[in-house]
Amino acid sequence: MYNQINYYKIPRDEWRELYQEHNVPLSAAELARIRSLNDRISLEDVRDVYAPLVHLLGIHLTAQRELLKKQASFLGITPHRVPFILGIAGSVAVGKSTTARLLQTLLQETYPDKQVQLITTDGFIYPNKELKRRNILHRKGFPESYDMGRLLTFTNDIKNGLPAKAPVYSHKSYDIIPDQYDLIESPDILLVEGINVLQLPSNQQLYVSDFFDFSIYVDAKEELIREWYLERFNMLLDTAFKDPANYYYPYAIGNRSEAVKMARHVWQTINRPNLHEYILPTRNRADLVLHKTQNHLVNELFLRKY
Ligand SMILES: Nc1ncnc2c1ncn2[C@@H]1O[C@H](COP(=O)(O)OP(=O)(O)OP(=O)(O)O)[C@@H](O)[C@H]1O
Ligand SMILES: CC(C)(CO)[C@@H](O)C(=O)NCCC(=O)O
Repeated sequence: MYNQINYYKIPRDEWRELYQEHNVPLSAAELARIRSLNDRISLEDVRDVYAPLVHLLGIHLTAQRELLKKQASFLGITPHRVPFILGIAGSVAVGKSTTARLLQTLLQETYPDKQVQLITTDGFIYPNKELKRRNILHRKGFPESYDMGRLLTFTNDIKNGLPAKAPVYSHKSYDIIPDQYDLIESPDILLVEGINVLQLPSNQQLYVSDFFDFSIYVDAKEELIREWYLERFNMLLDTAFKDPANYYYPYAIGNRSEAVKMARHVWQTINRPNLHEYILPTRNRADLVLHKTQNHLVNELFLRKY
């Protein structure tokens, strides 16, 4: 598949056995919350893949706190509370936001006393007006379409315990929502999800991932991701026809096969090249690669050895 020297390749069957308590049944309320994220999420995946993953994240969380405590004691200072940041990368439509929301729910259930928050880097894409001004509207999602300086400042502020505002992107309006922000205020755990979280921003000295305590790359064969992209496009059209303000409204009320043809073209000319040129090359930087097959089922995991 790719150079695995740095990774343990762990088939799903082995992975589920690594955490002996995987049979612990989730409560009805937990299941209902998970179902509400996406009614097609496989609960087997939750038990076999995500429960052990939350356990592994718990190990990293404890290790991070121990290290900070020991370093503070070395310096003779009181340890600061430093948020644990988890990055989630992967292609457009591979399922990053679904994975991130699922992990947020599971981490919150596991650590009820901790504040677990989530942002997506979609909010750091320049508004369409600015993309047009720069003549890069057709490059949405490519590195130059993000205000990476702003994303770095945001992550730096969070790590330093300062409140920070994340702008919000809407798939429905296909644009940044003006004057709307997610306020992130001293979380214990912050999940940062986006196609670009493992990229080195141009004109910057820092990776956003320098602030991460753990990172996950959600992976799948391109043909499957394209299918998921087109499925999501059809779902967007199914809801868009009721709302003339929706970006997809004209496509929703028009000829469906023409609309799907357009989506295929967008995949072929924008999201596919972005995947090959800028997203896939960051896979080797992740601490864990979550590999999915048909129906989003996870079949293999690659865990970084060191
Ligand atoms: N585990 C899963 N089970 C079932 N369906 C899923 C799962 N993960 C994602 N999907 C579906 O796949 C499609 C893409 O998922 P999602 O929107 O989470 O992707 P994404 O990587 O966040 O995309 P983008 O970068 O464009 O925001 C959606 O239609 C979503 O409902
Ligand atoms: C917002 C991003 C870049 C990432 O989520 C993506 O969903 C997107 O809009 N890509 C641009 C091409 C398109 O799919 O319309």
